Amino acid sequence: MADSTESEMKLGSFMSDKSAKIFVAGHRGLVGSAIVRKLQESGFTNLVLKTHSELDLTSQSDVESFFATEKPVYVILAAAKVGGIHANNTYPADFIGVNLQIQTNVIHSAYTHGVKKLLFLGSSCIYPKFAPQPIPESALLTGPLEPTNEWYAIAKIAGIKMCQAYRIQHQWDAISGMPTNLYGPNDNFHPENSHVLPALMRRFHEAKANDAEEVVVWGSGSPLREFLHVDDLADACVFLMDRYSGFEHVNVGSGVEVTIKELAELVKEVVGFKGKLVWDCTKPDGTPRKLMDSSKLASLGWTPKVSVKDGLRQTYDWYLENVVQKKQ
Ligand SMILES: NC(=O)C1=CN([C@@H]2O[C@H](COP(=O)(O)OP(=O)(O)OC[C@H]3O[C@@H](n4cnc5c(N)ncnc54)[C@H](OP(=O)(O)O)[C@@H]3O)[C@@H](O)[C@H]2O)C=CC1
Ligand SMILES: C[C@H]1O[C@H](OP(=O)(O)OP(=O)(O)OC[C@H]2O[C@@H](n3cnc4c(=O)[nH]c(N)nc43)[C@H](O)[C@@H]2O)[C@@H](O)[C@@H](O)C1=O
Repeated sequence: MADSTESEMKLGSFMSDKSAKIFVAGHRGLVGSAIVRKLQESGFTNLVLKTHSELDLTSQSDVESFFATEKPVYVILAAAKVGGIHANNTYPADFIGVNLQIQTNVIHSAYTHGVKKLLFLGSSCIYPKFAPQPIPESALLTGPLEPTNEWYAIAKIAGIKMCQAYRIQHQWDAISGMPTNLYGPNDNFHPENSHVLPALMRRFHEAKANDAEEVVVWGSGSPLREFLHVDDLADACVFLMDRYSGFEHVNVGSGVEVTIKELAELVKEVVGFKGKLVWDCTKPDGTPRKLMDSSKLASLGWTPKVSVKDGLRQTYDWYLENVVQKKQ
């Protein structure tokens, strides 16, 4: 059953029609903005983009009338309630509720209104806390989740399953990509609710600007995380839209992992902070390790290009130009 519709889907057709109407949901976020840049660079000319205030994707009736009016041909779903370990742990109702609403509304209306293909984005947190490393796609639903983000993970697992169910019942081409931890331009630099990389970049920058002697970093520093630059993810998303029509979700990682302590040292160096690090062990570590096995994507012919060092420098330059200078 699993891949029965795969052969019926026409691979390569996405890149061949640059005037097809594409709805990129969440186009002002980290991922959505990178996907828009990639599509524009690739020559796509007919993107439909709606801000959150123009179209609230949690509203079933608004999403339904949007699809009835616009009738996009392709959909890339990069709108979601997203945040780091603290936000996930503090607002579980939002992380499960908002994400279930957005994805259910968009997936169902996209199918109903004749969208040809949809890409749903999940996250590496869908896998069990103690999954085998590197984590293959087959580890899904084989063990208990990491408690700090299980609500978000359950919503993302439901999204994967919804795409699979519509494929089985309606032979509809809905695919899912599972990115690892991402970073890059347009990230969220909120001091508490963001992910570790933008949080540390901002904290080191502010400490340097204020001549502070130390910076507090959460947890023990021992967890391992895999980081992928968002431009690589955007490239992978376009690749999957064009080259993949399978039942199973696809991991999208860099294969490069560092401990949080190593990451903190790297960000400290890029920012140029000279003080010391202090570890706040009252904060959760989260999952100990989540390196994904991205060999399936590699076997399809895709590999990442941006090194962590280059990516960090580029992101810090972006932060200086677009966040720090705009505040002054
Ligand atoms: N960042 C990461 O490290 C990772 C992200 N991902 C996945 O990638 C996808 C995008 O994440 P990312 O770009 O980081 O998130 P961001 O928070 O940067 O962007 C999310 C976007 O969704 C929009 N959005 C949220 N709620 C609604 C709504 N109700 N109606 C309309 N738009 C809405 C936001 O608009 P507004 O800001 O105006 O609310 C924003 O533009 C998500 O599915 C996430 O799970 C997966 C793995 C890692
Ligand atoms: C992408 C992924 O992101 C989330 O999972 P996570 O990988 O645990 O995310 P994180 O980036 O917030 O933390 C990574 C590690 O870093 C440590 N850490 C140190 N100092 C700071 C700090 O200042 N902020 C944050 N956020 N973390 C810090 C922190 O204690 C942890 O050990 C999911 O909830 C879910 O959203 C998801 O799918």
